[in-house]
Amino acid sequence: MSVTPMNKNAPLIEVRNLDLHFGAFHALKNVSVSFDSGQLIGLVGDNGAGKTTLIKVLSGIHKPNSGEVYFAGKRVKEFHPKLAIKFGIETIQQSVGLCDNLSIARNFYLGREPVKRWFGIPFLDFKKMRDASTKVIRTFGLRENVSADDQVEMLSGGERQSIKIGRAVEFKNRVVIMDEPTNHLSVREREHVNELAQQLRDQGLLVIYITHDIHQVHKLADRIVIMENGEKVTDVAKDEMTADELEEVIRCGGRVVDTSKEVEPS
Ligand SMILES: Nc1ncnc2c1ncn2[C@@H]1O[C@H](COP(=O)(O)OP(=O)(O)OP(=O)(O)O)[C@@H](O)[C@H]1O
Repeated sequence: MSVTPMNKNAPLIEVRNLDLHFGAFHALKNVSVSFDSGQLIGLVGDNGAGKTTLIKVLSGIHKPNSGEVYFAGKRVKEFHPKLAIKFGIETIQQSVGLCDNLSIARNFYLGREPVKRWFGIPFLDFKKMRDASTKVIRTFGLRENVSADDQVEMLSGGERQSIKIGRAVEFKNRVVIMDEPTNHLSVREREHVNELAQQLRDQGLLVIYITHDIHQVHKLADRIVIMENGEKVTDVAKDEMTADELEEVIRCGGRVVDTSKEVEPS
């Protein structure tokens, strides 16, 4: 479900001075960042940098201790997953989001099952579910012999990701957050998922792509945001820095190293 834009000139998502504590642990430190539609953002950083915590705030799972969050210019006051879904934010994670023992068609509409009425009595609209998911199976290049009635457990990792991405498109989401979407995928499947991420961006969605692999995301992204130890340490257009330079930033814990001043050992 999508929501009518509230302020067309405002960034699609903006956070200002976000702080979040888990008990004594300071997980997000004064994070400010904004994201626009039609961008593919690489959100990168080492383990524990705060990437997932940040997107959990945007998905309404964590409430920040202080700071402000705006969706299309409107301040978010309550943090609840339903609110994020209403705004059109879909998070795609490797390990969650699909029920193995249900068909592809049922998974496609999970939590949004269409209903038709016969003499006022509601029934699940299996035909609608089957037709829409068959379209996605074909559009997103799943194997020819896969059918909408097959259980999800028979799909490969890449095909599962395709179903989740197709769902995000079908339900007209505005934001797709992909958390390590290519972990454990084959080279070909990885390429396929990355192509889909770019297609979403080309259709005008905001794609936030979380990964450890700066080289992979540098090829796809328009912008790279690096987090380190709960802080945003770098926020650059892709063309401003090479993947090697950004890797160096991550290796040095967020400090930009001025290599021009390095002296050759004598
Ligand atoms: N619910 C929680 N309770 C306590 N600490 C948490 C909780 N969630 C995350 N943390 C801590 O917050 C820090 C940031 O975690 P987060 O998952 O955001 O990192 P990340 O950048 O996504 O790392 P990774 O790439 O390893 O997933 C970590 O030190 C983590 O242990």
